[in-house]
Amino acid sequence: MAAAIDGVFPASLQELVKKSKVLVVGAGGIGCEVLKNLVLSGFTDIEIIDLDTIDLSNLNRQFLFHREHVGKSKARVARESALSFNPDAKITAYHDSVTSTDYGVNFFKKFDVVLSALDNRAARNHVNRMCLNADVPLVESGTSGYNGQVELIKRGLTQCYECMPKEAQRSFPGCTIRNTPSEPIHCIVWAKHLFNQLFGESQEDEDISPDAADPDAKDASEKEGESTTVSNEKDKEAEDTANGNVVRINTRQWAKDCNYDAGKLFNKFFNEDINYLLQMSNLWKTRKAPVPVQWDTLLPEGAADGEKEFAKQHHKVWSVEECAHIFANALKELSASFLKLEGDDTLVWDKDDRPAMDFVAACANVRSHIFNIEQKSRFEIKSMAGNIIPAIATTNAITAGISVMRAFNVLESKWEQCKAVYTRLRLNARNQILVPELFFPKPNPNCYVCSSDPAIGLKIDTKKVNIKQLRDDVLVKTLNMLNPDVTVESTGSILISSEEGETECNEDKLLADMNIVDGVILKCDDFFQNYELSIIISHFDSERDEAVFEVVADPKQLQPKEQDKEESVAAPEETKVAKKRSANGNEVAADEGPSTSKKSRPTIVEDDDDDDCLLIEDEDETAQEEAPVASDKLSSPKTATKRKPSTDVIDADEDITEILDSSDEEEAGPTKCKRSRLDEQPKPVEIINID
Ligand SMILES: Nc1ncnc2c1ncn2[C@@H]1O[C@H](COP(=O)(O)OP(=O)(O)OP(=O)(O)O)[C@@H](O)[C@H]1O
Ligand SMILES: [Zn+2]
Repeated sequence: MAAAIDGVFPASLQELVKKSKVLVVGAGGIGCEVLKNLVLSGFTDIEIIDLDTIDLSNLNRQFLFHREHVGKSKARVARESALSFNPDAKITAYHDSVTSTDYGVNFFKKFDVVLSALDNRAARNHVNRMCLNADVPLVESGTSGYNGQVELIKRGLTQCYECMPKEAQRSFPGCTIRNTPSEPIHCIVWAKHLFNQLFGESQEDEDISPDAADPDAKDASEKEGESTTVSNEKDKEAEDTANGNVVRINTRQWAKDCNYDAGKLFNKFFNEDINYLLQMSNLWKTRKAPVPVQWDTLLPEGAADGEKEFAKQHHKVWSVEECAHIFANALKELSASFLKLEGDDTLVWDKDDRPAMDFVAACANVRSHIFNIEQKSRFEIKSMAGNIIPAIATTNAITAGISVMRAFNVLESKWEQCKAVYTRLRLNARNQILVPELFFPKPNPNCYVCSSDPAIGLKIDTKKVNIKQLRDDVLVKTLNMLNPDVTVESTGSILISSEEGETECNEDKLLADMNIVDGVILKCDDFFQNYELSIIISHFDSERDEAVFEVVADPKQLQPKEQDKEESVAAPEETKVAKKRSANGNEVAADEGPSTSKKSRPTIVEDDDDDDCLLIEDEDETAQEEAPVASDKLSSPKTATKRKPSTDVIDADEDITEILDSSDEEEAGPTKCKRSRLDEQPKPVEIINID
């Protein structure tokens, strides 16, 4: 091993390497390379954690894994393979999520340095917080195609992973997805929602049925009178019934009751629902009306049975008949897997799961056909649905190499040499492919994670969001807390408790009804992450299909209203809050009360991974489409079941080449990242990625 060979490393570094304990988080494309490099450099005390199993599609770039390992734990197999380089090394493997409470601050404190090689924002945020708390230097790395990045995160010295706000996610209004798709991505998102409605963790805002409350469906005169119509409960009920809510709520049960009869389901989604949409005639005054399709005319009885050759042709655009056939077969497999699950367990959509991907590709294309939208091959749909930027083994290897060199610098406390490094495809004006940062960006004093008194502003529709949504959607999904306690700053009353059985009774109450209104400050405390955060509430009345909340990282951006400005001059902070609360509280009581209208958040293109592509404009590459950036929704291991990886033969789309030529790169169109400027130093810490 390098550390044992005199002359390779200075003696002092050799010693440091031998006695250091390091943690590798993630055993994917970068993680495998990092582990191999660590072992070959002479590290002998390594722990590695990864929650996933090896997929066939990993083999082209994750060289610690081979065909016989498919389906096995990545962390364990990586350990076994790495041990073959140095059987004397002590490597501990955890097949687990790093966000599990088994790996708390004390676990992190054991290490001299942590090397993170993750693929999603939620896990990165968590590791960032843990390392800040444990005061352990973190070498954070990511790649996206040909772009790579390695940066050091060290408490007090550098920016943390969450110091700078991340790029907003591209989202689509719910009405577009449900009623008026006009691009292939709209149909793909709809198909992923359909998968979740039938088999996955179904979200209320992922409804796939026609939405009769679409403002576009109303006449201008109706639109004017909208507010009175909505507040009229009777009308609302009628509207709910008319727009199919009753059926919608029971889609999963209905499908089960039908024994997942392919014809019945197909006709419901692609004929009856489309006919329903056609009745909303205003929608089609300026748009081309959809044309429903009928199962029997596409697939006469029995025609759906058996595997067909075209199902394996992933670069071909399937005909609508072929899609119907694939729909039927995928439905059969998915429903069989779903029925085997216990309790509330659900399937998790995974681009690498053949039937799950087949289902989405087929449904998306049938819907595209109906709406006269260009249909796509399964390969293209997989790329868009998974928001995949092809992983390049070489970029991973370079990035992992830099990561481990940064770990050396950390051990030697050579902080000045730990500036971020960016890997680029082409030489910049300084003839660099590896572009180092010129300086350490200073920690953001307003960072809601690493500043001394972290606070954020939260613009939220307090009349529509309930306490459960505040916890699940804002605190957990958006702010990546695990199990927060929340108190109201001015009164000290507990709004959300991490202890079971204490505050469940609050869950269905709207924020406004709990007097969580404009100006209220909430104190959140995530004990496990050792993370405290103040949230300053700013109420707004959300429009239909507008997001019902928005996190504003810098609270100064929240402009108080005119009347509040006067108060804030006159009164100290606490009085101001109390005054605003009572004023707004009364207003709410006298107002129309809790809204029952079903407003949902806009749909976000989602994927489990590869999602937090934060991009720097590249002036040299103008024609690139923006990637549909997705949320980093990690499925909960407790309630969601990842289907076993398929053991199919490697097909064309799994065979992502190690190095793509430029034409391949262009084809990656909608899933591509904009690259950073090649002729300049990169902007400080703007990309934070990905493999
Ligand atoms: N919370 C987590 N805890 C532990 N490991 C995680 C967590 N989240 C993601 N990972 C792991 O991080 C690794 C990232 O590696 P990589 O980006 O190469 O992903 P991949 O799933 O192997 O490949 P791809 O997404 O391209 O198919 C994955 O192995 C993934 O399982
Ligand atoms: Zn920070």
